Amino acid sequence: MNKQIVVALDYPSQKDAVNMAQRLDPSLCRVKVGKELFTRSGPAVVEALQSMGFDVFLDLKFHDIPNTVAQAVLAAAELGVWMVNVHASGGQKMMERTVELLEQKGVPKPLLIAVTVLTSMQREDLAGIGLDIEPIDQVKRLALLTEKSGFDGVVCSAQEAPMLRTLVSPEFKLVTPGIRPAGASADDQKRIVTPQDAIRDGSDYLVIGRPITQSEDPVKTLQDIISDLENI
Ligand SMILES: O=C(O)c1cc(=O)[nH]c(=O)n1[C@@H]1O[C@H](COP(=O)(O)O)[C@@H](O)[C@H]1O
Repeated sequence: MNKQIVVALDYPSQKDAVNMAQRLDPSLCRVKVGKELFTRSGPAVVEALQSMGFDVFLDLKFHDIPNTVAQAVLAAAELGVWMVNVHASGGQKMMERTVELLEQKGVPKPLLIAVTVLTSMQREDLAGIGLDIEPIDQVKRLALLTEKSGFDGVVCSAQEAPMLRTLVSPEFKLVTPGIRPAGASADDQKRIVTPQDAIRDGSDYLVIGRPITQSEDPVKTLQDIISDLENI
């Protein structure tokens, strides 16, 4: 089992997150701890999920000066997380300093991932922050920068996966949120793709939150998605 699904535990408390995790199976999926949960519960929630056997993606999307981001990622590595992310728009020096510090400290390295263009954004949102560019072109630019900086992969929409697969090395990880099974509500996501299409198009990991966590039967929804993926 390749464990391609990362369930986003976007909950307001450790209790809620652990309740959901208890219904999931660490041999079938991984879990993500994001800003809301971490700001409320801190490292304790990461440790609780790890003690249940889950690989944890710590999604704090760091974006700051090189030293600050490198030290924050080091703290995440020392927590033993499986994956951690920064914003690629923090730039090459920020990412290179992070890789360098982890090497100097000799800690086991999590997968280092950089967010390109958030899956909630489309062309008009980029225009609003002064970027007169299609999301796919900005994703391409930031993914190449990320690879050059020594990181392991990017967060992007699976809509951009076919394009990226022709440009980056086969080992470079494509982590794709904005996943919506056919008929599911898009919520605040804009660049959405179904689970099967995302894998067919070259995603390595699918980050899925509300379609699973707000489903009437989260475990069945997760199992249905996994069986769809096994039938590709
Ligand atoms: O880095 C992320 O995980 C992330 C990047 C991105 O571009 N879009 C995005 O939705 N995410 C996260 O992925 C999860 C998606 O959740 P749902 O929209 O509920 O499936 C949320 O926890 C987001 O914070």
